[in-house]
Amino acid sequence: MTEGTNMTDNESETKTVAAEPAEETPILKVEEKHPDEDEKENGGSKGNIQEQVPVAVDESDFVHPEGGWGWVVMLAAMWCNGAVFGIQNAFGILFLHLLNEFGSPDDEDLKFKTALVGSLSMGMIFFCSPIVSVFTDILGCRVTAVGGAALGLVGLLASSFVTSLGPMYFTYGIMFSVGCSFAYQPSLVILGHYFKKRLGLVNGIVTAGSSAFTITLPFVLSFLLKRVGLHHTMRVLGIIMFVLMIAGLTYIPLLPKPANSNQPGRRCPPMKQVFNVNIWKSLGYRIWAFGIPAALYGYFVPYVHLMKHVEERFGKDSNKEVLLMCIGVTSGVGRLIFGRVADYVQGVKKVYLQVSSFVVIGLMSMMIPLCNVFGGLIAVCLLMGLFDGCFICIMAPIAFELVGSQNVSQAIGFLLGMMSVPMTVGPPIAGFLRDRLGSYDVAFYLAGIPPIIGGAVLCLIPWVEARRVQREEKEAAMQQMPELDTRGGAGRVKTADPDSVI
Ligand SMILES: N[C@@H](Cc1ccc(O)cc1)C(=O)O
Repeated sequence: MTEGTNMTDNESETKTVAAEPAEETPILKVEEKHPDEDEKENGGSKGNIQEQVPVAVDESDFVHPEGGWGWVVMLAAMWCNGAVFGIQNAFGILFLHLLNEFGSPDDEDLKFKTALVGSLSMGMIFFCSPIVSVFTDILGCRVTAVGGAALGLVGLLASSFVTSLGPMYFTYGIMFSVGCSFAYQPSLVILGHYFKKRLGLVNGIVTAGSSAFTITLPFVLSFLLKRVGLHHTMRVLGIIMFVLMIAGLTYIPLLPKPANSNQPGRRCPPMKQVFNVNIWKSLGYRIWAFGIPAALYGYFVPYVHLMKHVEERFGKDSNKEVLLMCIGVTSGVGRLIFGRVADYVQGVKKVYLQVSSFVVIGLMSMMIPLCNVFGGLIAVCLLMGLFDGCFICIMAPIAFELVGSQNVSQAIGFLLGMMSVPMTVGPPIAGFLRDRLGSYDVAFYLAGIPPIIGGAVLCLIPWVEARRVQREEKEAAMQQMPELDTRGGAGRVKTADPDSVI
């Protein structure tokens, strides 16, 4: 993720707040801390000191290896990113074969039902993400990742014996994807154990894994499906998951697990750690957490339906895999370019990059039915991929701006959970429209609308944040001039506070 990229950084920052007992690891120190100050920054308590709580040292005290075994971990995480999202992105190819093998021609809802297999699978990866964070905290990265990959492997193998759509919802739509979700998140967290200074670079390389798989897997899948059929192809995909299990074994942790998950008799972190209410205090975050999912109802539609649309428009033998390849290439390039560009865009104005991404993605989706020459579709996919890369790589930096580093992993975790709804709902609706209307045209036109609406909603964020900053500056100024209060001047300022209307 992709956005996980930066999430890694921030997850690790959050994790250093609480840690195992000091004697177990040399990178810990004991700090005097009030028990109620769990959520504050290290060393925040100066008054009533009631107990000694061991906390991990700041990241500045822990020297990240910045390489060594970390490079192996990086390659493993890259494989993970590629395996998980490469397979999802190439679902359009599987979709064609599911329609042929499991569908009966007189089923009126065939595309709706078949699309649901892929969208459920994509949605579950995001839906599980808040739960997986908790498991990663409790069990550690390695166990969670290897267990997840094993479940994903079993899900794929089970799918390879299935002969109708019904069981496929469970084996591919749930088992496989829940496994992927459990394998994926630790791969982001573990990078923060090995890298700090090079985390940007390492994240870039790791997320390129998804692009590399999206470029190659459609060709491999098409070849296999033609040669050995759907069932054996699923088993070959199982090899990718098996390698993913091995990859998970390389996640040797360096930073300690959060203290609360290690206290005797306590199996789960406290509720306030699981549901961090701080993130909701930011109006900007609330708008973001609503706007992004709203924008994504059409997001997964091309990944599922574009291949079928191309077959219908340009014939069965058209070189449709090239289109996914184009999305993969420019999405990779987009992540690199916009990752850099974002560093030059100040604060919350980064949201405008995401807004532009959504507008372009929406327009490109609407252009799909208008392309009567294949070259047009290639151009559409190149642009779509470029701005897909932008939207993804800018996610964590924006979360960081809106809620601060202490809350960022929760903020992203919750957002990913919310994203599961549009990811799951969009493609079956598009399938339903195709079933009823006989062509994909309306489905693609409609898929372009949510990103534009979502983008418009996001435009509120910089404005809301500017008012918040203004208000905070005024409050700070008032605190510095208490005498104004007694003369009533501050009162006037207060009533004129622009944020009082928000
Ligand atoms: N197509 C995206 C899928 C994705 C979307 C959003 C995410 O946060 C993560 C992944 C990719 O390949 O990376």
